[in-house]
Amino acid sequence: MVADIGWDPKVWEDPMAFRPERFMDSEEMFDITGSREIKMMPFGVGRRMCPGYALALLHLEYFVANLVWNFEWKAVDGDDIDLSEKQEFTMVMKNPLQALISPRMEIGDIYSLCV
Ligand code: HEM
Repeated sequence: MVADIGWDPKVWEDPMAFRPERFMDSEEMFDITGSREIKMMPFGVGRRMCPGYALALLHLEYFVANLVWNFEWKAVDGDDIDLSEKQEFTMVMKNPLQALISPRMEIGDIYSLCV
């Protein structure tokens, strides 16, 4: 049911398309807390909403930013993003996205940034 909220075509234009920029279009930041309206609720909403959501978002942004900063990412030729799902122990991608990843810097440079 929570996933259905995030896929509602009355709320989202072309909900199954991978368009992360849709979260950058609005003039104000996307409201993930559901205090103005509920368009998706990965952290729940209301009084029992996840109290760790700000920490989680900060951590995830830092994590993804470091992956982009340190590595060059390319899609495997002809591989399109397919959001179809398959039920296993958890829900997984039916056709997992494959990426070619190469370090932007020499491994020694990355190591010296870490210590
Ligand atoms: C991507 C990371 C995370 C996701 C997707 C997530 C998601 C959720 C969801 C859906 C709930 C249930 C909300 C509800 O019942 O309406 C929840 C509850 C909770 N989360 Fe998270 N969470 C994340 C990270 C964290 C972190 C980093 C912490 C602590 C540092 C945390 C602490 C809690 C606690 C204590 C509750 C229970 C709140 C209550 O029942 O009053 N979560 N979380």
